[in-house]
Amino acid sequence: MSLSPPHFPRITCSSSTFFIVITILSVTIFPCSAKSSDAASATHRGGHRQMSYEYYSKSCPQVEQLVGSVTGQQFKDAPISGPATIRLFFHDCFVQGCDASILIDTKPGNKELVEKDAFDNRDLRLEGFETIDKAKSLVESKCPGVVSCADILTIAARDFVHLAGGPYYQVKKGRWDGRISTASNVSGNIPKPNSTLDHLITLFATKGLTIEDMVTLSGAHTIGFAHCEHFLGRLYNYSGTSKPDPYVDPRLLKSLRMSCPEHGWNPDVISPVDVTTPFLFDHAYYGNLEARLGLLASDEALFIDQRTRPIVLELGNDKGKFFQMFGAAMEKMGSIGVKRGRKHGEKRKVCRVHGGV
Ligand code: HEM
Ligand SMILES: [Ca+2]
Ligand SMILES: [Ca+2]
Repeated sequence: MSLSPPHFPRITCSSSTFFIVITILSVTIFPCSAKSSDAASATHRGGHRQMSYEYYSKSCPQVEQLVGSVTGQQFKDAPISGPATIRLFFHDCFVQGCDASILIDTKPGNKELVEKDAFDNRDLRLEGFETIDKAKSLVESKCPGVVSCADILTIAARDFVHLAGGPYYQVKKGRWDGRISTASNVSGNIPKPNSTLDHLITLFATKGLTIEDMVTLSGAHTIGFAHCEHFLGRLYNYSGTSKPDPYVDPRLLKSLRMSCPEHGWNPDVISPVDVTTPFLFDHAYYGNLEARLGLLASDEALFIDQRTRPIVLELGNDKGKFFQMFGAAMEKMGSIGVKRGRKHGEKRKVCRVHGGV
């Protein structure tokens, strides 16, 4: 693989926030984009039913087409909505289950912070939230009070996986939205890029996910971007050694150090997590790990550790297998802590605000 030297595109936007995207293989400039700082009482037929593929077949048979029209348009207008929404789905499911708790806005005048305000959610992009707002409002206009935000998020994440070139898998529906969203519930539930593999394995296990699921789901890092702060330690002072992480390819190290200088790095600079094909949902992510081209320590750790290396090698060699396993793992993640029925949940009118059914 040939790596060209990095360039330093800089764009100034009319808005105060801007992104610089630097890949080591090509230079991509992102259009200006804001950074995230972040039902009616129609009786749902069979409100307590188990989740199923046909859940809305009578109450809103066109729900997937409706969401699909929004995700398709978003993908054209702002492709970053793809990784943004997939990550949003993950961060939702890992805190209080897949119940759209991540979508709730703080009430004006209310001091208590909601999930999206938590430190570990600071990098969730606005585009993910906006996609769900648009999809929900279209769905509400056709099937008022029927479809949960949690189901819309699940469908949208699947759509974006497929739109970016990944597998199309069916999703079960029937989640209700959560009645609770507090920042204090987030801590400890969202993995960190410098978490040890032991910690990651334990955390995923508490969500009912196996080591295989974890490695497979990490394959979502085949698209999307990360800010310098998440990998800076690897570039200059790995585990307090004052040296770079030996598991960073020297060419990648050089490139990343230029994008993210040790002192005075720009908090808006982002780098692709999959350094080879950041816009394509493929299995290149796993091959990169083998070549020491993983961006986050938590990515590279999957190759370094003997418990996960065989899975990385297998998925890196077999795109079909990765696609099949990814769909299955997303379904599994999508059933974490699901709430059913109005005793435990709600169907919101607007995904950012509690209340509805
Ligand atoms: C295994 C533990 C994981 C860790 C430690 C981790 C950590 C991170 C970090 C630090 C970022 C960069 C955020 C930023 O700087 O803006 C990121 C991005 C991303 N993560 Fe993960 N992640 C993990 C698992 C997952 C899973 C399971 C999924 C989904 C199935 C996922 C989907 C994504 C996506 C799509 C992005 C790109 C977001 C964007 O470009 O806006 N991650 N992750
Ligand atoms: Ca949640
Ligand atoms: Ca890729």
